[in-house]
Amino acid sequence: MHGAGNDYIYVDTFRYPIANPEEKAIEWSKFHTGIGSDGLILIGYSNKADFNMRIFNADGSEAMMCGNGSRCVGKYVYEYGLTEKTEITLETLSGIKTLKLQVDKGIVIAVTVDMGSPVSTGSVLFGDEFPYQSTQVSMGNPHLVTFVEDINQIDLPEIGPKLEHYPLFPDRTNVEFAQIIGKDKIRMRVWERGSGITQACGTGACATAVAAVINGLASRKSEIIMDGGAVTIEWDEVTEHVLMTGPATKVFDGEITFS
Ligand SMILES: N[C@H](CCC[C@H](N)C(=O)O)C(=O)O
Repeated sequence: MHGAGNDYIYVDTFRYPIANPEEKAIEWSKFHTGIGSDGLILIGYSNKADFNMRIFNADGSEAMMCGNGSRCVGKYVYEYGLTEKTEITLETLSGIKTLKLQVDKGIVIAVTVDMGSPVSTGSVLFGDEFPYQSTQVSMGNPHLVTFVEDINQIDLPEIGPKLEHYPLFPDRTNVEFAQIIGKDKIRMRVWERGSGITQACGTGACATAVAAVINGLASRKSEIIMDGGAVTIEWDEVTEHVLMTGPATKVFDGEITFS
């Protein structure tokens, strides 16, 4: 399944428990020798919410949250009959998220996720090393958002890993470059921690929208346009919660035999 092109392998661990998800995420995410994806997402039991979600990047590292993945989990559990509810709670390592499914003739066509409040924000100056003034935003997972005049000038494969592994970020960071292309319209590209360039990043879109408000570049509701598609983000003024609305798409079901 994918959310705006950010594709993961989804496993229902009620039926297929995975003992070593870190290794399987690495093995199955490979394009030529595996299935090919940005990582692995496990859907499972929770004693605190309707379901539990764990997300592993393509390098096997486990992340606190995955915005695009959470929308696809909502689609999965509804369409595969694990629930009949269209408002679902999902336990993640960054807390319990609430999903509202938009269903049309039994198919989930979009999902709104309450991503909670930004955990922290901050400004980063790199001095002579990089000509950037960036904004750090944690959505449970770390993001570094840099607004530029022309996003097409950014060599993401070159600068992405340098910033991901920058010493200032002991847990590494997801890296977003963004350009304001209209009123409350933001073009964003992402180098993800643990996966590299992806077509979209849900938590990264939230971080970008929050950073745009903090820097006075957009209002509290904006559209984030990424390589693989767009999501709408609303940072509620009263609750401070960030609401993300976007698509969730199934590509195929498959079977893989493994030891
Ligand atoms: N690479 C991220 C996890 C996936 C987040 C992203 N795919 C999303 O949709 O939020 C991290 O290590 O924090």
